[in-house]
Amino acid sequence: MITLTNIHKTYAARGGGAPVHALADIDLSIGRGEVFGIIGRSGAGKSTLLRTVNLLESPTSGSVTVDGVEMTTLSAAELRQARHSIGMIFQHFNLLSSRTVFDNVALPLELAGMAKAEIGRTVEPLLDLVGLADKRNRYPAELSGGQKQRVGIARALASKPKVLLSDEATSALDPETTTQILHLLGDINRRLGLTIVLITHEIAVIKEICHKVAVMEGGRVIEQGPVFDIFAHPRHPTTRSFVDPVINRGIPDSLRDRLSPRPGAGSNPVLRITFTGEKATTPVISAISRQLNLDLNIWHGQIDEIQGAPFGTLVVEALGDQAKVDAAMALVKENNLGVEVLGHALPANH
Ligand SMILES: Nc1ncnc2c1ncn2[C@@H]1O[C@H](COP(=O)(O)OP(=O)(O)OP(=O)(O)O)[C@@H](O)[C@H]1O
Repeated sequence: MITLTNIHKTYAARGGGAPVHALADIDLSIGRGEVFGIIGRSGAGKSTLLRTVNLLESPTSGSVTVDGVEMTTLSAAELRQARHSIGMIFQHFNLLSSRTVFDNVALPLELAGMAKAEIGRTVEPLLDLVGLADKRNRYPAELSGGQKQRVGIARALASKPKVLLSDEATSALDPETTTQILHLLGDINRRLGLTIVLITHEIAVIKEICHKVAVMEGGRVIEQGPVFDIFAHPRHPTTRSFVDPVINRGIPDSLRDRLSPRPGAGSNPVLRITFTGEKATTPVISAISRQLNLDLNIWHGQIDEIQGAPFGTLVVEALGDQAKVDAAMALVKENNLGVEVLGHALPANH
């Protein structure tokens, strides 16, 4: 649905400063009907990237296609037309304070010259969809943040877009309202088959509704893939720092002291086994113990859920010789589970 190829964006130098290389070497492919999240810290280039999709920012070089249309070569009139199929919602809602809820949602349709009766027929079901039918004659100042964002969503959907861009749409909302808005977006994605691209600095948002995620740093995409894979096996340290607070892959501090990066006298290897999908419930641990006669001392375990699929980690100390430990790791891998040596457990009184 959306393909970004080799995108670079450099903002010209301002006030004697150096030019800012906001985006470099970006390649992304977003499938139809996907909820695609872009996460990164402040200044990573998220907004710039999102705004290249509808050409609110034109890339310095590279190609942007949306639904088969190359956006970078369109004339101004063609671009206006193409943008009808790309809705956008914003952190601060961007509503007109002098217009009612109904009239805010109707605005893009009025601008497109739609007849009044047809505007009514389009707007009313949208107000139902976002749960604001009873607020149709209220003004933005009379609404909560969550309600304002619902108006923003209805307005973005008014021109029946194929793509919805969400620029930190929940950042100004409290956690409970954030969850409600994310559920609404997820519902709209499923019901309307709408492709959603959202940017956020909150990993919980990605975990809640995204199918795929790209992690940005310094204007580059440092890691991307299905949310489940990235959460289960984050490779880049920045990705780990996002994922670790919501997926507890670590080990308790009390045991960390016993962990050494190198083997020592009387030490045992400590393994982290990751269980994903339906394998999360497979009794692999007992199979290892039985088949290899290897005792595993469980340090820490956790089962979480990502995108409805179970994901578990188990940190174990293997109480056996290296040959048995190697055999255990091979057996774990044969079962398509992840395994890595975290370190070596020194005897408790080292
Ligand atoms: N119009 C502009 N002119 C010059 N530099 C800009 C402009 N817009 C953004 N930048 C710079 O480009 C870089 C990326 O900015 P961008 O807003 O895309 O990051 P972001 O990840 O969305 O950050 P935030 O989460 O704070 O919104 C930053 O260094 C920013 O200062």
